[in-house]
Amino acid sequence: MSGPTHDPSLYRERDLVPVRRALLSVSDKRRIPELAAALAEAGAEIVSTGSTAQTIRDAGFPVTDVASVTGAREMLDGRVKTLHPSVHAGLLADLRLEHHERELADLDIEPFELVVVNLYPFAATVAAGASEFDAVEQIDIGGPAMVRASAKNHANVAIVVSPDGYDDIMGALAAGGTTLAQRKALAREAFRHTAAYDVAVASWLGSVVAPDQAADESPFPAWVAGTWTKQADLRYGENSHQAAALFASEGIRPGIAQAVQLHGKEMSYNNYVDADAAVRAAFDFDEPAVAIIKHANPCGIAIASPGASDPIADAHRRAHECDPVSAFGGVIAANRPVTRAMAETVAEIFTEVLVAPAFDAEAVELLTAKKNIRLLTLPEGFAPTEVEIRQVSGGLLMQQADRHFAPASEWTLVTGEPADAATLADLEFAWRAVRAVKSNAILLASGGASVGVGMGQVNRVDSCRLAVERAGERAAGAVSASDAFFPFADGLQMLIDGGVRAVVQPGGSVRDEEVVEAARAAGITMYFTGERHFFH
Ligand SMILES: NC(=O)c1ncn([C@@H]2O[C@H](COP(=O)(O)O)[C@@H](O)[C@H]2O)c1NC=O
Repeated sequence: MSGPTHDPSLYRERDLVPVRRALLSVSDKRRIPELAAALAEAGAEIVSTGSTAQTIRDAGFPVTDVASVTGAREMLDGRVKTLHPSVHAGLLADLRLEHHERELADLDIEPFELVVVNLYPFAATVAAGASEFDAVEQIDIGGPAMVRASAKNHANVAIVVSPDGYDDIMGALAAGGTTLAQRKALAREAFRHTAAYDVAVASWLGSVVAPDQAADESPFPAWVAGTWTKQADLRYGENSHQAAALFASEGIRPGIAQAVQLHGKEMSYNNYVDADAAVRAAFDFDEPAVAIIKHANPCGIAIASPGASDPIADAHRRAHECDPVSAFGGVIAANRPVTRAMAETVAEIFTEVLVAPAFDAEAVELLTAKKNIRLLTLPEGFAPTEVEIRQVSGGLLMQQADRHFAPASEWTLVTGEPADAATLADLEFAWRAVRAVKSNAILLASGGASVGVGMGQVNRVDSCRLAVERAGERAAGAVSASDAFFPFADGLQMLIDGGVRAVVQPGGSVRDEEVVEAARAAGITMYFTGERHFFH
């Protein structure tokens, strides 16, 4: 280990540190004049870089150019401006140590007590679609070096990395300086900030500039990282004895974690899980669609009937009709703005959460009268997840989300009459809807709405039984989708006995012949898709 050995007797106490000299170098110039005014008021000297110095000067406050501290002009298009011992010794000197103080004085270097730096907006530049050249130029080097140096030296220096921290620091200036506790908290924020910055740069390099392998070898990089910021402590987790919290990352597409709550009680852990499943199901459809979720499974899912006067209200009414008993206390997602007509029907049913891209004003007025419902609008830029991540003990599993969908035109008719257009549309609906259902999944549908769902069973026969039972009389004449092949004819036979007239399934069982024979004997239509939609 290099560096001094820790001899406590050499360290003088430093709690309150008055700010005599501050270094300001910011990309985001918001509130800089205000901060400069507070520093001038506190009698602190301000040292600053290029355009930050100009902003301070323009605001009428005295400022020392960093070049006059380093004795060197900005070099190489600004790649080197603060990277100099005269700056970094002033940031890193530990003035609790007498010999650091002496060395600094010998070198004629002044220490800094406050550093205000925010970095080149690398992530925003990349998100805006910048070229590789521009993105590289937005990788801040001098800024993170100052942030890290000051954060390491929090015993002596306060580091502020965001305009959000200016109020606190101005408060500290007015109070005569920063306390050790304040500087430690600022150092924690500073290292989090540079860590997130490095993750953004490293992730971009690994995915865009220099992927670890060709995309056809693996779409996943050899290294992944993320930084997650707590959005909320939740009341509890899945059960009341489990603590829980919601975290979000700036590095991924906005989703349910960024949804804005318009009304209702605090979202619970289970509400988030179900709202996510509901959104996943509803946004799988291009048509106006509604999914009603209970315990991560749809108890109703429907698209609007062609020509419906209020399509989203129609989709909701039909989704609800699938299983009104289970829909009690459900979590609903709509993939279109919620209209007054939809709100009217939702208001009649006890609903935990309703999430949608937007709400008509009249719908909000109507629903906010209900105390128990939570209303969420999806964030701007919301789009269904592309990559799914799941924790397993000791690691993570990652997979591309199940977005690929084989349309009816790619299916193979294996027995029965070719379906007419309406039946084919129903089969396509069922084939899409079934992938929102936990495996083993069987979904019966009629007219673009589920009428019976068998979900999450450990054998397919039970899923078939459940779906038919739930559909009741509606099973007769319905179509059905099975998320994976029928391993035996027994499950299919239950659908046939219930009156199902057409089935879509992946095929691929060693007993396909037996299964197709049962369908043939019953005179029903069966299509193979050639791909399955397991969902666990
Ligand atoms: N190269 C350096 O020595 C250096 N020192 C500070 N910066 C950054 O330059 C920006 C401020 O520059 P200006 O005051 O000229 O707008 C800040 O975002 C700061 O993080 C630098 N730029 C990039 O590395």
